[in-house]
Amino acid sequence: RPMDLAGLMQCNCFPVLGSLVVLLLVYLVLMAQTQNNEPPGPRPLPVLGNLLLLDFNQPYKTFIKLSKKYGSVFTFHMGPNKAVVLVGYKTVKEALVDFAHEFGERATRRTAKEDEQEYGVVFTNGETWREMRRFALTNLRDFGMGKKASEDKIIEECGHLLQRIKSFRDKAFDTHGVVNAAVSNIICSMVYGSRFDYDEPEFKEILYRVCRGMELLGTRSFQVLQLNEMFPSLGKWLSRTRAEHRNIILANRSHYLKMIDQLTETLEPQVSRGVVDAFLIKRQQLEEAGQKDTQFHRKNLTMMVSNLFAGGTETTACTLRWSLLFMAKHPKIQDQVREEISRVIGARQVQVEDRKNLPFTDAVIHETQRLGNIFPLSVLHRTSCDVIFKGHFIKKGTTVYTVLASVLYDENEWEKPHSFYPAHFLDQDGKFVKRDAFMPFSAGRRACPGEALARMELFIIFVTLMQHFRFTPPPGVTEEELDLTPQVGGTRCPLPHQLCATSLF
Ligand code: HEM
Repeated sequence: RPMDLAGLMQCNCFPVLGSLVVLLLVYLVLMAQTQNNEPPGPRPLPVLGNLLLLDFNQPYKTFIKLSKKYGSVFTFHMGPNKAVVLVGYKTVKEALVDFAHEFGERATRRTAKEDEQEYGVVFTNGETWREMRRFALTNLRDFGMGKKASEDKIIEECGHLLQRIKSFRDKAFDTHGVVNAAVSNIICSMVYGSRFDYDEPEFKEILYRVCRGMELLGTRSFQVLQLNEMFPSLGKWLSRTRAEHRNIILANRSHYLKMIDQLTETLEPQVSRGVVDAFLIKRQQLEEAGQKDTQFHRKNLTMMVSNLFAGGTETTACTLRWSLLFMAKHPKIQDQVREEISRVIGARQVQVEDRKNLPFTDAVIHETQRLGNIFPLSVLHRTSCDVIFKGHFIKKGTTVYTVLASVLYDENEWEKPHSFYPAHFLDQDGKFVKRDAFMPFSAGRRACPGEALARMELFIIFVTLMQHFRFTPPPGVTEEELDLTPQVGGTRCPLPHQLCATSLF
């Protein structure tokens, strides 16, 4: 029966109709925005955008699939937020290197602002980022990155790691705790100038929190966090996950502040023990020179420590755990690695210089990083200005996904993209060959500043472990049964698993 306006309002249909009109308007605005030669992409739904297409557990897989239909540059609507996705070696490299300035900004989360994370290196842009990145690079170098000093620190930590693994007496153990502690200690000794005992409760707690924080960035909970990001008004329904994430950030911050305070109290400007001391000394110098309004303040220092700690722990540890899992899964390759090591260096302490004489081992480490693919979506970028890229118009401030997984698994670049195949990095004579599409550390102005350190750690720790132990599946599990399914998280780590390390001496 026809209804007049008064009737409509009385029957409570008005709010529903109003919402539908708003949704329709949002939809029309979204559609209008995809004109103007912007990258093509799947048609977005009102409000939800393209979320229904997304494999939340492994979004990079959705992106690679969509690129087959829409090309290597396409638009994807994360709910109401429009993003551009870059897929494949050639496109990602061109954007990061040839358009380094245009694609060089960091997209930050709304919650990052709320949590005061927009300091330090990872989540900053402009002057803060430039100063802090320069400082991080110089100081990681000064405290040993790429130099003998860090080699010594890594070797020292290897000694503790060997002892701990030996204490398991060939019994199955979870690789996570020990490997993370060892890698984290290397960062601690560079940042604070000292290491922790593996059993120290505070150290265990911070390691747990860094790991849990990463986990939250990928599990169902993060999907909740993402939704919170896209639809802030849902906040009150999503508060539990958000609260856990925030508590982790706050607890870590108070640990970093405590360490910073201890170092400040015992600071001797002539003897710099690590990155924190270098920061404090620089701040003192600037203050003495009358410069007050500088980037060398407490918030930047705390986030710098947090960035180096989180950036330097999960990533390298997760790669090392993949390497041990791949060795247990492929015992013949493990034998070949050990044969090369024992032929070339025997039982003596390995050094970075040995890398050039161990091409097969080097190829295995590279292949681990390629197939392990620990940062499938890298860290989010953002355009710094309007840009025409590969004939498409991309607006200033657009979030950009540089899908590193699509580079490391690019079917045009790799002979066997989805298998563990060290020959990707060897020529016919068994010599090591570099591959352009090997980009686990990304490229361009935002490329990982910890690359040299990470590569040194991976090499020395992996070779040392191969010299001392044979890694096998736990009793009752065959090599075929070893599960290579990744854990869902901010980094793509193996699922929790156990291995046996049989002592060779
Ligand atoms: C296997 C180990 C590692 C891998 C695969 C890795 C990978 C990456 C990737 C993909 C990015 C994002 C690059 C981009 O946005 O384009 C990044 C950024 C970063 N990494 Fe690493 N990383 C590793 C180890 C480390 C280590 C050991 C440190 C510190 C000591 C570190 C510190 C950082 C920092 C501070 C950034 C932010 C750079 C910026 O925004 O300018 N990473 N890393």
